Amino acid sequence: MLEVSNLTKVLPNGRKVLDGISFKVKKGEFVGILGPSGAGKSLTMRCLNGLLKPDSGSVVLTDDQGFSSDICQIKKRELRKVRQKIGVIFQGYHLVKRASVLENVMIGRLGQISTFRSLFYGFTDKEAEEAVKALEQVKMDHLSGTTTSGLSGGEMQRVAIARAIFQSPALLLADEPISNLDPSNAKVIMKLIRPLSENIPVVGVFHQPEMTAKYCTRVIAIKDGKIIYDGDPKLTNDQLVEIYGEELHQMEQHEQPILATN
Ligand SMILES: Nc1ncnc2c1ncn2[C@@H]1O[C@H](COP(=O)(O)OP(=O)(O)OP(=O)(O)O)[C@@H](O)[C@H]1O
Repeated sequence: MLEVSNLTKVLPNGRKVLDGISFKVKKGEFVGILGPSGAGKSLTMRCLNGLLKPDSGSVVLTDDQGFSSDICQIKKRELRKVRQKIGVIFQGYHLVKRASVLENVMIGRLGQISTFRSLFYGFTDKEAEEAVKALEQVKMDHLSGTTTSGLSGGEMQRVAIARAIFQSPALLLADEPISNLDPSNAKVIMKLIRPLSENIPVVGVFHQPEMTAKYCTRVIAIKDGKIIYDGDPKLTNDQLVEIYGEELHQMEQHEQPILATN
């Protein structure tokens, strides 16, 4: 369970960029965060994985094994441990280009093994098998020995998802995971992410309301640092206009149709 309470962040110039952000995400939920440019989506995500300390508020992560931690309160050393429980998929994939697909997956657990073992990618046969299974899950096992530099964007994101699966996280964060992909690859990635939420909470930032409507179980919209919508992923035209305002028309020109035509 992820419990975000009253996150507040004020810039030195006095502007409140996060203003009382609160929500809970349970296992079984795939929450898509939407909002116009500069709304506070990335700042919220950075608070969720401990990269940004809010001025006030808490981010409590608990798992089925009894682990519980407020990410906003802990010291750096503990934060490093807690972040091993948080899988992250990025817009830019964050893969090691010269390493093989399989090695990239194994990197997901480097923080969990001793420094000595990690120096030599010292994984056991069982761990290697698990990494291959993660690649099978995203249909990338046939490329496990190749370097990632020649892969397409969709393939790189599939490897990044396998890395997160292998990490066995208690929470998965997806930071604009489909922003660099064409619609058909974006669908593949959403279809791979969605079932992961059966075991852990999944939270992602998206710019594609048509995708969150189809694949997320819930949508949260942030505007001016506040949550202005939290509920059904299928948004009405009026709701989209309220969330995006002027920006909606720019999005319409670049993305698939968002507003219903009837
Ligand atoms: N380090 C910073 N210094 C000053 N202002 C910042 C800083 N980081 C973020 N902001 C401001 O805070 C607001 C929220 O930023 P954030 O990156 O969360 O927006 P966003 O919703 O992710 O937007 P986008 O969709 O364009 O990425 C923006 O107005 C941004 O300019």
